[in-house]
Amino acid sequence: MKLPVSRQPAPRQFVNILWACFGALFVVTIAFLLYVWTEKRIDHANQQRYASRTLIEELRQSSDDLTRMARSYVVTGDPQYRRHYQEIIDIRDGRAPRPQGYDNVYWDLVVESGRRPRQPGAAVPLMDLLREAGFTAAELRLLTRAKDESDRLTGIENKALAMRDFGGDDPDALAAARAMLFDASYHRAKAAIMLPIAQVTESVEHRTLRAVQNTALQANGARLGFILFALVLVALLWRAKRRLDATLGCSVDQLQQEIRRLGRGDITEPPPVPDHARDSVLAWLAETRHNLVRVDQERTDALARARRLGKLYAALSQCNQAIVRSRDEQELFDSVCDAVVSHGGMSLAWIGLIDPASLRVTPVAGAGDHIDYLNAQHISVDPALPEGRGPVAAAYRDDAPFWCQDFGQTPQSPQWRKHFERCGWRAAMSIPLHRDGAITGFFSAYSTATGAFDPEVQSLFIEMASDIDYALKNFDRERQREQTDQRIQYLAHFDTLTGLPNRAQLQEHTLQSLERARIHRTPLALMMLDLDHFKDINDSLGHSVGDGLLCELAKRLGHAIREGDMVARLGGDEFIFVLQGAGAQEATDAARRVMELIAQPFRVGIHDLKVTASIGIALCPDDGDDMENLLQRADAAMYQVKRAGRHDYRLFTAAMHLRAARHLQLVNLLRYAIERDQLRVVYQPQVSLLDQRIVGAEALLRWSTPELGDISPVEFIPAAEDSGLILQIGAWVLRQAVRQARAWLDAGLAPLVMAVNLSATQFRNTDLPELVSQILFEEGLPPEYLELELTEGVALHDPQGAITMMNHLHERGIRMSIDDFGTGYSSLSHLKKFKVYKLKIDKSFVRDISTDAEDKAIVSAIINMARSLGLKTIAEGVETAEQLAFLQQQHCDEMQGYYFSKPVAPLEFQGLLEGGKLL
Ligand SMILES: Nc1nc2c(ncn2[C@@H]2O[C@@H]3COP(=O)(O)O[C@H]4[C@@H](O)[C@H](n5cnc6c(=O)[nH]c(N)nc65)O[C@@H]4COP(=O)(O)O[C@H]3[C@H]2O)c(=O)[nH]1
Repeated sequence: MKLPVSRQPAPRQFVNILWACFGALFVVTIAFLLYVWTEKRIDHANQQRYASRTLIEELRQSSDDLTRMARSYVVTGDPQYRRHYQEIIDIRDGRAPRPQGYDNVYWDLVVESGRRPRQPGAAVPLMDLLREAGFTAAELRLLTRAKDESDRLTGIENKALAMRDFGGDDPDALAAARAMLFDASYHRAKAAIMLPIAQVTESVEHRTLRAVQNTALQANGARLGFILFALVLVALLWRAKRRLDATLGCSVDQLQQEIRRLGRGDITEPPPVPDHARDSVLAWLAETRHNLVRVDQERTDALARARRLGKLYAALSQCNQAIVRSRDEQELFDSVCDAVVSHGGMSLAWIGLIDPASLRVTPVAGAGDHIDYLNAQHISVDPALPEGRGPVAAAYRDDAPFWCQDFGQTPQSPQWRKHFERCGWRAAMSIPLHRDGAITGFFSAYSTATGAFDPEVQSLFIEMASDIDYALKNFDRERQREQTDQRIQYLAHFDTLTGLPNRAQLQEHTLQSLERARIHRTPLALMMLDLDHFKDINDSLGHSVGDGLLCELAKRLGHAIREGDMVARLGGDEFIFVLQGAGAQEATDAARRVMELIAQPFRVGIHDLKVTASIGIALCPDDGDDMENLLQRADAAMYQVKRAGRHDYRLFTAAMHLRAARHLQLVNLLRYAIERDQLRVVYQPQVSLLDQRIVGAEALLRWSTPELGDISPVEFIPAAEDSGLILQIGAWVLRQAVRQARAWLDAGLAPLVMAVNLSATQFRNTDLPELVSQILFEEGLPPEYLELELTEGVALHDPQGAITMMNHLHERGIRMSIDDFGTGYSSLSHLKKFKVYKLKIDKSFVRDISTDAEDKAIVSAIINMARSLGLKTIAEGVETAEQLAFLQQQHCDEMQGYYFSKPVAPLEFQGLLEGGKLL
C-alpha cells in the first residue's frame, strides 16, 4: 500500500554535499599522495646527496688510506700495511669484493685479529658506482680527474713501496722511499687529487642541497594543499552531518531505534518531532507511523466490517436456506430473525405484520435480546399516534428502508428513545415487506453498534428483505396453487352451485355401489328427479331465485338420503339418487319421501315458492347393471311422468323402454329427412270471422318415412327439438312457406298472411332475425305477409330475451302471434311489451266451449283482454258450428279448424283460395 507522505523526498542538497564530500576526499587523497610523494622525493634527494658525498668521500678517503698505508709500510716495513695498501686498491678498482656498507675509513674493515667485521659484498669498481650515482657530467669529469690523479699517486707510492721492499732496512733506500712519500711532489700530487674532489664536493653540495630544498618546497606546497583540502573536507563533512541531522531530524541511533520499533510492528507511539524537524526523516517516520496507525485502524475497521459483512452474508445464506426450506411464513420469519441475530450479529431482529385497517403492527416473529420489548409495545404506523413515530412508521411513510445509524443523533419520539437507551441499541433499521405491491409488514433489526448499517450492510438487508418478499410471493403462489388444486378437485367432484356431488363423483360412486351390489347380490335403485316447470321460475323470477331454489332443494335432498346413499346434481334442475340395497318398494318409498319434502314451500329471498318434481326410477339388476343403462331408464321413466302431467314418480317399465327406443329411432331418421326428401309442408287456412274469407295460412310440417310411414309432428317435433335438428328443419319449413306465399302472390291470388310455427330453440337463436330477413329477401316476399307463431311457453321462458328478439323481428316488419294462448302463465305486463299482434286461443279451450262454462268464460276473457291490449284473436281447433257461433258472438277475429279445412297440400289450398268463401 502506498503511504500518503505529505512532504517532498530528501532534499537534493544533501546529495550534493555528499558528492562534494566525496570530491573533497578525493582531492585530499590526491593532495596527501602528492605530499607523500614530495616527502619521498626529499628523502631521495637527501639520499642522493648523502650517497654522492659518501662516494666522493670514499675516493678521497681511499687516497688518504693508501697514503697512510704506503707511509706506514715504508716507515715500519710491516707487511700488513703492504697488504692493506693493495687490498684498498683492489676494492677501489673492483678486483676484490667490497665489504657490505663500506664507504668510509679502510681501518673500519680491519680488526687486530685480522678478522673482518663486515661480510663481503659485490666487487664493484668505485668509478662504476660514481657513474651510476647521478653526478652531472662536469662532476663526473672532475671525479674521473681525481681518480686519475689518485692512480698516478698510487704509482709514486708503489715505487716507494718497491724501494722499501727491495731496499730493506737500507737507510738510503728507506730515506729515498720516505722522501718519495713526503716530498713536495708527493704533496702536489696529493693536492692534484684533492682539488677536483673539493670542486666536486662543492658542486654536489650545491646541487643536491638545491634539489633537496626544491623538493622540500614542493613538499610544503603539497602539505599545505593537503591540509587545506582536508579542512575543506572536514567542513563539508560537518555540513553533510548538519544536513544529515536536519534530514533525519534526530540522531542516527534514535532513527535506527525508531525504525527498529517500526520494523517490530510497534506503531503505538509516534516519535516526538521537534518543530525544526518538521521536514525530516523523523517527521516522515512519525507521519508514516501515523499513516500506519490510520491504515491499521482502517484495516481493523475493514476487518471488522468484513467480519460483520461475513456474518451478514452467513445470515443471508441462512435466510435463503430458510426461504427454500420453510413450509410456511411463520417458519420463514422465525428462521430469518434467528439467522440475523445468531449469524448477522444483530442485537434484535423481528418481523411484524400490519393491519391495514387499524395501521397496527403486530410482531409475528423475533429473536435476540430484549425480545420482551416487542411484546410490551404497541407499534403503529399511524403518525397521529405517539407509538406511530418509530423506525417502522418511518419505513411505512416512505415505503422505503429506514436506517438509523445513531439514535443519539436522530430525532425520535421520546418514547422510542427511552426504550432504545434502556436496551442499549444505537442503530436500527426497518424495511417494508410487500405482497402484491402493498406493504404487508416490516423486517426490523437493532444493533448496539453505532453506524452498524453501512452501505454494504444496508444492501445486504435490502437483499434479505427482497428475498423475503420473493418467498412471500412464492407462498402466496403456492397457496393459490393449492387452493386452485383444491378448487379443481372440488369442481371435479362437486357441483359448484349446490355443493352436491357432480356427475364425475356420481359415476365413481355408482360404479363402486354397483360393484358392491353385484358382489353382495343386493339390489340398487337409481332415481332421477327433475323439477316441474323450473324454467318458468327461472325465467319469471330470475336466475338468482332459481339458483337459490336449487340450493335449498339440494339441502333438503341431502337430508333425505340414508348414509351410504348419494344424491348428485347432473346440471340444471336434474338430480340423481343412488340408493344402495333399495328394491322397488324402498325406491318408491324414497321417491314419496322426497316428493313430500319438496311439497313444502321453499323460501328464497322474498319468494315463497311451491314446486313439484317428476321422478323416474330404474332398478339394478332388473333394469340394467351398468350406470349408463340405469340412467337412461330412469330418464325414460321420468320422461313418462312429464308426459303424463308431471308431479309424480314412476318405475321404469318395458313400455317406456320402447318409447325411448322409438325416440332414438326418430332422431336418427330425422337427421336425414331433408336430404331424403321426406318432409313436406301442408297449409291450413285461417279465416276471418267477419267476412269468412281466407286471410291467412298456417304452415304445418309433415314427415313420412318408408320405415315408419307418416309420423305426427306432435311426436317428431319434440324429438327434433331435443336433438337440436329443429334449427335446420325449422329454417327449411320457413323457406318453403315463404316461397309458397310468394308463389300464391305471383299466381295472382288474394294476399294472405303465412303463419309459421317457431320452436323455442329457434326463437332463442340470435341469428333468427337475420335468417328470416334473408329468406324473405331471397324469396322476394314482403315481411308483412309473414307471421311467426310463438308458443306462450316460448315467450314466458325468457321474457326479456323474448322482448329483445321480438323487437328485432318487429323492426324488420315481421309479425308475431302467440300460439296455444291460455295454456301457459302469461304475465299481462310482459304481454304488453311483446311486439305481437295476435293471440291464438288454444284448441283445448275451444273444444268444449259449447258445453263447458269455464272454457267459455276463459275464451271470452282472452278475447276481451286481447281487445283491450289492441291484439287480434284467432281460435284454433274449431270443428263445429256451435263453436263457431260462440266465437262469432264473442267477436273473435279469426278462426282455424277442421270445420273449415284440415291442413292441405299447396295445390289443394290454392283451390280453396280460388273458391273464395268457405262457409
Ligand atoms: N283436433 C283438431 N286438430 C286441429 C284442428 N284444426 C287444426 N288442428 C291441428 O292442430 C294443430 C295446430 O297446430 P299447432 O297448435 O301449432 O301444433 C302443432 C305445432 O305445434 C307442431 N308443428 C307442426 N308443424 C310445425 C312446424 O313446422 N314447426 C314447429 N315448430 N312446430 C310444428 O306440431 C303441432 C301439431 O301439428 P298438427 O299435427 O299438424 O296439428 C295441427 C292441426 O292439424 C281441429 O279442428 N281439430
